[in-house]
Amino acid sequence: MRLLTVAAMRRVDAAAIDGGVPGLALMEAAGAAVADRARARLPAGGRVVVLCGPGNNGGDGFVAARRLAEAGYAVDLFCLGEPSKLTGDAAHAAGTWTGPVRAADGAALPSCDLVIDALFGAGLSRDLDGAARALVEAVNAAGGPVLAVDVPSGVDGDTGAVRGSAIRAVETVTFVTFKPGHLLEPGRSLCGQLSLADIGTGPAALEAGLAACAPLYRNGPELWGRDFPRLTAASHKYTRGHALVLSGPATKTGAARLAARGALRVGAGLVTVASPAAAIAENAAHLTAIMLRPCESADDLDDLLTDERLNVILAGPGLGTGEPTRERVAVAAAAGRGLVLDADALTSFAGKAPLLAAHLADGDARAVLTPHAGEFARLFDGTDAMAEGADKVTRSRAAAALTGAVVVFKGADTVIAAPDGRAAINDHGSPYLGTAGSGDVLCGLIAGLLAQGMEPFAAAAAGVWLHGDAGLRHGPGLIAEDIPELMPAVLRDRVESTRG
Ligand SMILES: NC(=O)C1=CN([C@@H]2O[C@H](COP(=O)(O)OP(=O)(O)OC[C@H]3O[C@@H](n4cnc5c(N)ncnc54)[C@H](O)[C@@H]3O)[C@@H](O)[C@H]2O)[C@@H](O)CC1
Ligand SMILES: [K+]
Repeated sequence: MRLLTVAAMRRVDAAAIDGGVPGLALMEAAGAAVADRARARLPAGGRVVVLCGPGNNGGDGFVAARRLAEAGYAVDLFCLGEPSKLTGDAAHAAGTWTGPVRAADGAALPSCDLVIDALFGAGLSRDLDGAARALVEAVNAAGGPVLAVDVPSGVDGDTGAVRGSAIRAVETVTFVTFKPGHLLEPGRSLCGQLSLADIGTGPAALEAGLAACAPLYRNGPELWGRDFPRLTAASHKYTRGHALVLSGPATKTGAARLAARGALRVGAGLVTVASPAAAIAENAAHLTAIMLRPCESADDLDDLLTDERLNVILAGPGLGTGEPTRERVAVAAAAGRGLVLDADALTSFAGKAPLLAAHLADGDARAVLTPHAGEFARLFDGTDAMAEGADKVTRSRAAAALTGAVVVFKGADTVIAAPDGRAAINDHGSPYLGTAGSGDVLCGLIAGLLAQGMEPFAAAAAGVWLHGDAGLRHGPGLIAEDIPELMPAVLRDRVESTRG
């Protein structure tokens, strides 16, 4: 699913109105969708408090309030600011509300079954303060369920950032498509369940919105399913790619093995772990289908790469930081194969992002970098490309443009960005994935997909999603070793069944 920025969503609304759909009809449809979701959460005849703000988000609230009152619910409506100052469609919607309008400024809210938050949506233009902030904090302190209209008030629709203070909702109803702030943290967590309503803007208006912003997607099989490796009767292990995983020394081999198992389980035909000779026995004690080769240095790696069938190199987990790792990365990048760099391979270039970029450009590698927040900051903060205070999507895109690699900026809201500006936000995952070695498996999954010929952006997005799916289906007690073992079920249920 494509996501639209706040500005692009305005473009959709404007194009729909230009195309003959009255703005009031859009507001009526938006308010009706909110009322429907409220009814799903309310007991029959239940009590609802509707909080309306000074713009069209408030207008949606007035429509929802009217519809709920008509349906027999007890509705208390509070308006932030003077109702007489409402303009346009919002003023019209307020005019159709026949119940009392109470002042929200400083009011004690009655107890209720549900609060509808229609204070601020796409028009949030500054941090909440004064009466607005006090109201938001009072609603959160009361702790009852809140249904947010468009976005939880105080959440920035483009970045997911909290502007001063923000509503914590159990559900957010939004319109047409999601915005980045619905999927980026902390916005994602504050939204609660996400619901999407069609308000009749139509396909032409949507096209106008899509043309008004760079391609940004919610990560899912519809983004990469068509590119997912497909076996034919003629497939064999050499057509399914051969991934080479660089292992650390004898005391640091586990991370490479986790990555290697991820690559094999996701379908790579062959996987080899290359380690210092002293670590081979350790690796051999734990691996069976995965092959082992000695590799002490960048020169050894160069020799290994004379085997043209090694089409992907994965470097970083457990490798150690410093010059020897930088040399191996240089050799791996120059080989012009698929390349996944994680952990120590990234930290070895802390403050040296241009050097890494030069290596990657050297071999025109099909490269994917998988930093977590700390690795990302060490690598990219302070570079000219990184605007201070920018959101995660902007930062990821800048890092991808700088390095020419696909960047997987990991976290609860992992962002995948390509050098050509495509980006995706992943919200298909679980906090149980935050466990030792989980990231090693992720980069192995990506390497295994690259080995099978997926292009780097698709391989990265698919790897992140499959990893997330494993986390969702296992839950408590998940350890990194479980993730590769879950792949057969994940692939069968989620990929094979969805692509027909
Ligand atoms: N035709 C459209 O544009 C449609 C818009 N819809 C709704 O309209 C919303 C956008 O409406 P608006 O553009 O009027 O914007 P909002 O209703 O989100 O808010 C704008 C108002 O809030 C004030 N404001 C902004 N930040 C503030 C802050 N921190 N503290 C105090 N006041 C602040 C602004 O001065 C302005 O008066 C959407 O989120 C959606 O809910 C829907 O009705 C569907 C159709
Ligand atoms: K809102």
